Amino acid sequence: MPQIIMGPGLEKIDGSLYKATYNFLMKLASDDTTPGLHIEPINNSVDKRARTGRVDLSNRAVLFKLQGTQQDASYVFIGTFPHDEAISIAQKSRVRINPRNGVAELIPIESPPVHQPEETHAPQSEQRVETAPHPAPAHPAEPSEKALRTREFTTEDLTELGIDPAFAEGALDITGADAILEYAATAPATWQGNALLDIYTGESLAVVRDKYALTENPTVDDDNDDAVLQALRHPAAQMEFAFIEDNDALRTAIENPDFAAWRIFLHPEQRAYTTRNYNGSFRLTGGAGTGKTVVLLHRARHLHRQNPQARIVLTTYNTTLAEGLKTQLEILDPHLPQATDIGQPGIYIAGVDAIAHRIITTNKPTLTGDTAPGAVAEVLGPRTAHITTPTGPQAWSNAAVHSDLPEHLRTPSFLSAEYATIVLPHNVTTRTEYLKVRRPGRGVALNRKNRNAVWDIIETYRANAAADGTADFEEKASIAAKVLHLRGDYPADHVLVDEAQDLSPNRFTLLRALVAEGPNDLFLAEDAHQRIYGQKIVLSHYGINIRGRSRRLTLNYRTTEQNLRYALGILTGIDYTDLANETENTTTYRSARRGPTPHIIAADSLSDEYDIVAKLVNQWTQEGAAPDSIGLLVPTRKEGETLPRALGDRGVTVTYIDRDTSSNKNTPQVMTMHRSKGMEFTKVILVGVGADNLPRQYQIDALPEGDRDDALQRERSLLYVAATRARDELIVIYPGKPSELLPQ
Ligand SMILES: Nc1ncnc2c1ncn2[C@@H]1O[C@H](COP(=O)(O)OP(=O)(O)OP(=O)(O)O)[C@@H](O)[C@H]1O
Repeated sequence: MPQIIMGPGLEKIDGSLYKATYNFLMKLASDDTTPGLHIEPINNSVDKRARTGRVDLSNRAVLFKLQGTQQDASYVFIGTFPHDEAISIAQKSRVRINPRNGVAELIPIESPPVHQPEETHAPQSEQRVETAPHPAPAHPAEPSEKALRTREFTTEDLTELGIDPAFAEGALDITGADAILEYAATAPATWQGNALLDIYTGESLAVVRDKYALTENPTVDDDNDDAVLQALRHPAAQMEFAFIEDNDALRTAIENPDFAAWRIFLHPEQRAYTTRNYNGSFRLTGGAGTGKTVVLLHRARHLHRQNPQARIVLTTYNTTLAEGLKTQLEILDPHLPQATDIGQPGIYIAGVDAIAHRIITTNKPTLTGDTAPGAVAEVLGPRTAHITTPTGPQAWSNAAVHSDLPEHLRTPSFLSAEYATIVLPHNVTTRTEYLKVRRPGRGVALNRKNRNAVWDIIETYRANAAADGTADFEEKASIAAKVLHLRGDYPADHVLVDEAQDLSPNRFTLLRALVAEGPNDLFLAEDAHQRIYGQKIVLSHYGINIRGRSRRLTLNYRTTEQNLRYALGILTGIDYTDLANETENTTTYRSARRGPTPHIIAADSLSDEYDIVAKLVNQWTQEGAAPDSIGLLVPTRKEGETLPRALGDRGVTVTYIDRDTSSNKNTPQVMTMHRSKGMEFTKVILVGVGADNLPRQYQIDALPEGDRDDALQRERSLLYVAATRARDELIVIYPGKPSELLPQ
């Protein structure tokens, strides 16, 4: 059957032509000799492969036919246009192989007329005489940014990579993020615009060559269809050409090109991390919105296709996020089998705690042990194996009631962190062991007396839980890992993890226990800047070795450059360390989209704040924004519950989303900043970001001195997470004084 290859410019198809275009391509994909398709060559075309096809009475598809040595032809589809325009485009376009790097590109032989500023004197292109020079848009420069020429880049530097000479020359004198973005959007090929932005943001030429897998001295045979087909599969070409696999993919690609883009047009780096084999565990870092989740989904599918019997686990911090992964995997490929239980072939998706629960409830005999102690006793010391009921939220306070531990250490947050990061990971079950255990990474030192007092509390905590037949989530993760260890088998072949920065040591111990050490065992996606739960940890302490197998994504697909800069401002000047204990930096983070500058609004009072929010939401919906594409994010649950009432009084209906309410598709969504993790909205208002609300000082003050800096950093990260949920428009509003965490 003929192969359809989607080309660049799909978003330009007129919505009224989606259906006819889809029908046309579906017929073409099943049989290109079907009567009525009218696949015709074009007179006077620069590329003899150019064709048009009949979409309806007055509109034609523009195609390039590549026959090669295959039995069936491949068709590169460029778009649907009114008859005469289609003929003209087909006459003046060419699919060729870039002679410098082997990447297939669609070349317009005559660019549309462009305004040329007087000072731009782009030389004639050597390689591609047909391309018109690109003008540098006149935008005010940002003083901190320097033009490439000032940084001693030459046209030759760029053309050696394969960038079009005229486009390269036009780029050298541009200054300012806005101007370079606008210019990059005019690139003759998607990869060229992106590579230019990378270079402008500070990546070296060598890194860019590597990122886009640009071949040096490729063998180029433009006339050979097989060679062109191969060049269309080059990772850089696949940023704008997609080989369509089935009718579902065809339909979404046409009807919803923006929505479908992540399914079919991967960045070459994303593609590499999707398909590459690794000798052991691998870690992918990257800022919010760089497509880490997208890579995990594609990789899960790739691993499944390589071996349909493989037991693949795709997991994340909690059930809400796991549900999101399930939905997205189904969008990526509705035919992929989602396994219903861990240990079965296919892709099993669940939160880490749900996985622990599942292992515990399906391995009851291993919990108690037969002749030797069972998993529960190994982790908690001798006790009953009734552990499925969760321990209540007051348990630490209750256990500490009679303790003489100093008050600042007698807090649930200190005690639970000590338990989760020291006691459980080291399998401590006796006082003697606890008095000897090392406590690296804990902010608060403990003398012997206090250690003894902490252990007294832990003993009481454990005794109470044993009496009640309960266990907490940390204990369950640890016990589930022990169950697997005692059974001596591994229920997974590959484990893919999202939001890894938020996982605790015990959860990593469980993940390590799911899969044997070996090729492609663990694949972790993390962003240290988005750690909003738990403590800083170092992976190597939990048997996960990623040395030399760690890479970073830097291109933000979600948010505009303006929003990104604002969000990064929240992190400025603060040091973050990642799971490899290395400093995370943001210097080469960038976005390829532009939009309005975030708007920061100081309201006079709470009531004024609600008035403004109501007005904004009204205005957006009247302008046609889909109600559920608007997110109102608040620092606390209490504010989340209050906001719908306050806005309701002002005639605006919104829904507060939490664990118990599923999202209402017809209203704007209110949720806590914590809940917004992993989500995105077209328009976002951060509501109530005042000095009294963020950071949540009452929580920080309740901690021992040594833990406060980290808690403040998590509050900062929370604001960063919230600000990076906005695709297009970001508003920040507060009553009275602004939060100290907002960028100055
Ligand atoms: N290659 C791509 N083409 C188009 N859109 C993409 C691409 N990759 C990612 N996106 C889009 O960018 C957005 C962010 O992607 P994703 O959620 O995977 O990022 P992330 O790094 O996991 O973000 P976060 O850390 O904030 O959760 C999504 O809307 C996704 O569809």
